Amino acid sequence: MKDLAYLNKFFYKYRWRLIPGVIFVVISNIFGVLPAKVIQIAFDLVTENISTYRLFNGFDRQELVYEIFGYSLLLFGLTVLALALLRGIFLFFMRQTIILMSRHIEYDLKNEIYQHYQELSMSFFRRNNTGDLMNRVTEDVSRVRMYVGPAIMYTINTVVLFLLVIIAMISVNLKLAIYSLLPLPILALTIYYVHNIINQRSEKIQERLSKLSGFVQETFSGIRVIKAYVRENDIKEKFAAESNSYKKDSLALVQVQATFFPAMLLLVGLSTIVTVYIGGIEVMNGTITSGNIAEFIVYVNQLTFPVTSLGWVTSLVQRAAASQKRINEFLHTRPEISYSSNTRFELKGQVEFKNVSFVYPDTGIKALDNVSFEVKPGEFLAIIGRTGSGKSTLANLLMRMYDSDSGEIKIDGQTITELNLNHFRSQVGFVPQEVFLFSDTIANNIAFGESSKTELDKIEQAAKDAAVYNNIAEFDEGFDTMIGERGITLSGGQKQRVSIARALIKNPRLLIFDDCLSAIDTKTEEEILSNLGKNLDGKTSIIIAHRVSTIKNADKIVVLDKGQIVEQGTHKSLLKANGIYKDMYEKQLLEEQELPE
Ligand SMILES: Nc1ncnc2c1ncn2[C@@H]1O[C@H](COP(=O)(O)OP(=O)(O)OP(=O)(O)O)[C@@H](O)[C@H]1O
Repeated sequence: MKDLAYLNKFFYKYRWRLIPGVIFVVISNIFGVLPAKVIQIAFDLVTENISTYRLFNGFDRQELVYEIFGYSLLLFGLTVLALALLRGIFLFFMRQTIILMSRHIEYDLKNEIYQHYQELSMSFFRRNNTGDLMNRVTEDVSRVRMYVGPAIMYTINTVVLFLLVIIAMISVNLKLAIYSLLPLPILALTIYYVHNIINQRSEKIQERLSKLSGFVQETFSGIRVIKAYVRENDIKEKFAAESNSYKKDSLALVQVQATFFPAMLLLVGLSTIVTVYIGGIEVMNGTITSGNIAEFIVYVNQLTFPVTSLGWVTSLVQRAAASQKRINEFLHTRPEISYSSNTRFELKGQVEFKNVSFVYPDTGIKALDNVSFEVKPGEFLAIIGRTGSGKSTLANLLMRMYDSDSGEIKIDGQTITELNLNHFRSQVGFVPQEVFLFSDTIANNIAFGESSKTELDKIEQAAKDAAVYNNIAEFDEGFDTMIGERGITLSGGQKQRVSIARALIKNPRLLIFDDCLSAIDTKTEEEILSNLGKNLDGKTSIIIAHRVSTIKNADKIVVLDKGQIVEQGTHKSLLKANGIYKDMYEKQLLEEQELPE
C-alpha cells in the first residue's frame, strides 16, 4: 500500500478538485438520506389519515378530508422527487470533480512515465521486453486511475453514507438498526471474495489475450516465411489452440459472474426480511411506527450499493497498489548514463580511445579489450573486422549508449562522461547498423533530427548526397511518400540511404557509419563516399565496414578481431604488413572476380 503514497503529490496538485469533490459527496448523500425520513412521515400520515377518513364516514366533510389527504401525499411525492433531483445534481458535480481529477492524474502519470522511459539507457531497454514496458504506460496506469478516481470517490461516498444512515437508524431504534445491518458485513466479505476470483480470472484472460495477440502479430510479421515454408495449416492449428484456451478461461469467468449477482440480491433480500420481521415486532411493542419500517427498508437498500462497492473498491485498491509498485520500480530506476555539464561546446571532431574495455553486463561477453586509437579533426577513420569483432560496440560507446568499463574515451581532449551528452549527440551524425524508419513521409524521416521545420531544398540535398534522390523522385508522391506500415516498403539499400540522408542533413561535425553501406552496390557506395569527401571537408568520419573497397581511401584503418585491435595503418601499409587485413582484401578480391558479370 505504501507504493500508492507516490500518488499523494497528485492529490495535492489537484486539491482544488478533490476538496470540492468531497463536499459534493457529502451534500449528495444528505439529499440521498433525507427521502427516507420523508417516506416515514408520509407512511405514518397515511395510517393516521385513513382512520380520520373513516371517522367521517357518511359526512360531507369526508370528501374534504380526502382532498387534503391526497394533496399532502402529492406534496410528499414532490418533495421526494425534488430531493432526488438535488442529489442527482450533486452526484454530477461529484463525478465532474473527482473523476475528472483522476483523468488529469492519469495524463500526468503517463507523461511522467514516458518522459522517464526516454531518459533511461540502452541496457534498460535490452533487459525489459517491449510488451512489459508498454503495459506500464497503459494497463498499469489505467489501474492506478481506478484508485485515484472511482476507488477514492466510492470510499468517501460509502463512509459518508454509512455515517449518515447509521446515525439516522440509531436515532429511531437501536435494536432494529443492529439487526438490519447484520447481513451487510457478510455481503461485503462475499463480494470481496468473489471479486478476487473475478480479478484472478480476468488477469488470466488478459494474459491469454496478450499471448494471442503476440502470436498473431508475429505471424503477420513473418507471413512471407510462413507462406514460403507452407506452414499455414500448422499455424492455423496453433492459433486455434491458443484461441481455445482463451475461450475456456472466458467461460470460467462468466460462471463466477453469473453467480455473483443472484448471491448479492439474496443477501440484500435477507436484510429486508430481517428489517420487516424485527420492525414488525417493534411496531407491536409500540416502540416504533410502521412508517419507521418503510424508512429502514429505504436505508437498507441505500446501503446495498456502497457495501457492494466496498468489496469492489478493496480489490481496486489492491490492484492499483500492485500496478503502482511496478511503475515505481522503474520510475526509481536511474539512467545509467548521466551527465552534469550544461556547457555547450563546438565539436571539433577529435576522438581518442585510451585502453577502452567493455563487457556486456547481460551476457558477460567482452566485446572490446584494451582498445586505443586516435582520430584527428577532419580525418577519415575506418574500422573493419570479422562479424562479432566489436565494431558496433565501439560505435555505441562513442555515442555513449553505454559507458566503458575501463579506459577512457576523449572527445576534443575532454572525457566523454563530462560532456553535455545531448549537445554532443546533436553534433554527431550516427547511422546505426539496424536501419529504423518511422511510419511517416520520406521527407519527415530525413528531417527527423531537425528541431524546426526543414526546407525541402535541404532535404533534397541530403537525399542527393546519400545517392537516394533519384529513387525518391520516381515515387508518385516524391518526398511525401509514406513509408512503413501505412505506406510503401523501401528496399534494404534504399532504407540505408534514407537513414544516411537523415545523418547528413544535420551537417554533423562527426559522422559515424555503422556498417550502413552493406546493402548498397559498390557503384552507389562510391557515389556516396565521393559526396562525403566533398561535403565533409574538415569534418571527422568514422566508417565501419565489411568491404575493403569501402575504406581503402581512409586516412587510418583499424582492424578489430575478438574485441582487440590487431592491426592499424593505411591501406597501403596494411597490405605491406601481410596480416589479417591483406588476407581479407585478397579473399574479397577473389569473390568479386568470381561474381558473374
Ligand atoms: N546488446 C548486447 N548484449 C550482449 N552482448 C552483445 C550485445 N551486442 C553485441 N553483443 C556481443 O558483443 C560482441 C560484439 O558485437 P558487435 O555487435 O560489436 O560486433 P560487430 O563487429 O559489430 O559484428 P557485425 O559485423 O556482425 O555487426 C558479439 O559477441 C555480440 O554477441
